Amino acid sequence: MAKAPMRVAVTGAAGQIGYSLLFRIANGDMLGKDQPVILQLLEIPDEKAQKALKGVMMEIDDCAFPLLAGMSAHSDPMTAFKDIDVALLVGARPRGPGMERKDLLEANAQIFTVQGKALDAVASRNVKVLVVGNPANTNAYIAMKSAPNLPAKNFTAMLRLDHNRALSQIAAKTGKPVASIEKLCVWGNHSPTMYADYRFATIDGQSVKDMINDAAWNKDTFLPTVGKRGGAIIEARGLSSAASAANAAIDHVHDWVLGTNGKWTTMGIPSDGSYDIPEGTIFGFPVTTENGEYKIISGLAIDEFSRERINVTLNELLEEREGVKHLVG
Ligand SMILES: NC(=O)c1ccc[n+]([C@@H]2O[C@H](COP(=O)([O-])OP(=O)(O)OC[C@H]3O[C@@H](n4cnc5c(N)ncnc54)[C@H](O)[C@@H]3O)[C@@H](O)[C@H]2O)c1
Ligand SMILES: O=C(O)C[C@H](O)C(=O)O
Repeated sequence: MAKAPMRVAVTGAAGQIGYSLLFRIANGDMLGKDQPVILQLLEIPDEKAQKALKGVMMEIDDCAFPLLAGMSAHSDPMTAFKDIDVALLVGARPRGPGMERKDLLEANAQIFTVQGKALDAVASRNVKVLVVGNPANTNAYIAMKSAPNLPAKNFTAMLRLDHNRALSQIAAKTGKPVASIEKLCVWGNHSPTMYADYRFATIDGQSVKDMINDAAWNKDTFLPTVGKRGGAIIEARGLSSAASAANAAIDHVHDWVLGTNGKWTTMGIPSDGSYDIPEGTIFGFPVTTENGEYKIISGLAIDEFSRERINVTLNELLEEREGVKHLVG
């Protein structure tokens, strides 16, 4: 029997990331090749944005996706989020050259109080929320706090792009395929302070740390390359990453819904107090997923260097949280 369609809301649907994301969702890349979807697309109530959204929807129509069971355009989150199973909160201002992600805090924070409240009011009680719009961790925190009637665990932030960037750097360094790398993770904030950690990673059962055996490369090349990759792309393209961000969003939700079969991935999730990260902080953790639930990998040894790095990214998040205190009550 055919599966019932899942309702997926995407905000900022006429933006750069939206343009790389919607077609792949409708093609079954995110929820599975046997899972029909209904797209509920939100853009700002602005004539130009709504017109651009209509244009994107015309193109989606023209793909005649067999899994697309419906599609609607919205300018109000209260209708866009009605009964949704998945929310991809992309719509927010991106940073330009010379800006840091926290510079976006003021500009974007308000969006996530409004959208958190709308999710609280009208989304499925099991809605899975992924915040992509920057600063993603703090925006996810704001949305979570603005939706007190939804389980906090439903709110996540995207660190998968950082995870994928780290995978690709390690593949290049070791000369091994990306698919052979396991047990990699990225701790903390989606910002240059994030801590990409390959101490536990393996390739064909062998320790990646031993294979690389170069602490200076880790500190001086790997961590800055992964941490500053978003900025490097803005510098090169004049625009922030879009197709790779959309790809990471697809990976994140795919794995959350369909499971990782015991493999590690990274998700920004509300801390349960693990690794001394204060409860409720939206933090990148190593997780596995099964039956639509994620689980933090527990019991990992945190050495002095790692604790320092984790504290730096945690402190930045706590500062960001302080900056939006007035919005979350
Ligand atoms: N977490 C990550 O890894 C990651 C990666 C790349 C980009 N981003 C972030 O994703 C966001 C979107 O990037 P983009 O390149 O698609 O930007 P963009 O400017 O091309 O598109 C953003 C779209 O969002 C819309 N929008 C703004 N406010 C909205 C609201 N309240 N409701 C609905 N739609 C709204 C805008 O009209 C625009 O069409 C940015 O904040 C960017 O920094 C995050
Ligand atoms: O860095 C940015 O501002 C965009 C995005 O978060 C990225 O990591 O590419």
